[in-house]
Amino acid sequence: MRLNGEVSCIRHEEEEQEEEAEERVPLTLLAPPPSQKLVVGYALTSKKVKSFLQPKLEGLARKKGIIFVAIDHCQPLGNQGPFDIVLHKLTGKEWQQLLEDYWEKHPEVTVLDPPAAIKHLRNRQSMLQDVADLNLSDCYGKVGIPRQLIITKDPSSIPDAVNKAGLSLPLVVKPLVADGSAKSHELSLAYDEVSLSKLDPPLVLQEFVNHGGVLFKVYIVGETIKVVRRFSLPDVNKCEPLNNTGVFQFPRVSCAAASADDAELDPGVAELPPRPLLENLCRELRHRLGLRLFNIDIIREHGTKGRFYVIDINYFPGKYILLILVFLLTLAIVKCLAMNTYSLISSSAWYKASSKGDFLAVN
Ligand SMILES: O=P(O)(O)O[C@@H]1[C@@H](O)[C@H](OP(=O)(O)O)[C@@H](OP(=O)(O)O)[C@@H](O)[C@H]1OP(=O)(O)O
Ligand SMILES: Nc1ncnc2c1ncn2[C@@H]1O[C@H](COP(=O)(O)OP(=O)(O)O)[C@@H](O)[C@H]1O
Ligand SMILES: [Mg+2]
Ligand SMILES: [Mg+2]
Repeated sequence: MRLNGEVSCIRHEEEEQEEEAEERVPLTLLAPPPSQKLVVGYALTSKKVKSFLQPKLEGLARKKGIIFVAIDHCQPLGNQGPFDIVLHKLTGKEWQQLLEDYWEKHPEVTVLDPPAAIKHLRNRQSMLQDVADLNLSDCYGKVGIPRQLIITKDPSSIPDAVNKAGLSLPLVVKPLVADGSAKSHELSLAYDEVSLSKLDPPLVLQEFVNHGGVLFKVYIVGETIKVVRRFSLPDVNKCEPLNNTGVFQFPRVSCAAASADDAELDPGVAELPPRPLLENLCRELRHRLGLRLFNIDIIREHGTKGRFYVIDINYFPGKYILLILVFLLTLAIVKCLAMNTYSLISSSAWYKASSKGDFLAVN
């Protein structure tokens, strides 16, 4: 289903997801009356339009009464639309201001998601703050964040600061800003103190947590969660860090081509995080972050059963777009119900199907 020329195995993976979602979603139950249209205005980068708004998705949406309309993000939104939902993933103060002005005048419009809530994820420090504050611990496990230090200036002071904070090497070096730019994804691993003074702040220095080379991507779409495995960085030998020196750039290891769902893995590494723990975490984060479309990258400390670390949170990620479509459909139906235009029979059938969890099951 992907159109942006990525390797065929990714296309294959997406097609499988699509079929899987189509099997699970009783889409016939989800059709609002044809007269009722839901207008989704979208403001997305061209990259995101390509990956999200594929013709097949648009066609399916149209059949269900959802129309996608491009927003001119340089013009006031009040002169465009009207929209029922605004779906967006754009950075830039001007856009944020336009959207906020529009929302103030049209609070009835569903904005996915509020700009202020998304902004919270554009800084790798504030991004993880809610996970740290939550300090989740129950009988299924414990979820925290790796020990980390924020460096905003003066690289020469880094070795001292790292010592004072008691962080152990190696450290994952991440740009503080996570704005979706290629630069914001340029991460590296620093093995020795001397090299730390050559880094280029603003940065987050995070302790490397061995996790058996597998990370879990948890996609949250409204109330639904979907978990997949991805290959990640291999473990490092922390007993002999001096065997390695310097700073090593590493590529975007969490990219789509590196699915680990079908790989033969050590069961202790491959086992998905316990579902009740994830449900608890996602429910809390949904409320605390005020977001409905996001994903978290979570790792299990190698050798432990239930010690988890959230290392990254992303807004409106590229996968599971059918989940997003179904979410938009639920919003359409809720709107129809509110307007009393949806028949009781079809709504009760839909609610029965959704509450039974017939579709979009977490696995
Ligand atoms: O940062 P990650 O973990 O690689 O997740 C990315 C990320 O959310 C990325 O957004 P951006 O940071 O480039 O804005 C998503 O790209 P799109 O918005 O173009 O879809 C990726 O889809 C995310 O990867 P994944 O879907 O694997 O979580
Ligand atoms: N603290 C950490 N310990 C071990 N590996 C990490 C840590 N932080 C990041 N990684 C690895 O680096 C990858 C990219 O880091 P991440 O914070 O997710 O940045 P991005 O936003 O670019 O995806 C992760 O998918 C994981 O493989
Ligand atoms: Mg990530
Ligand atoms: Mg990220």
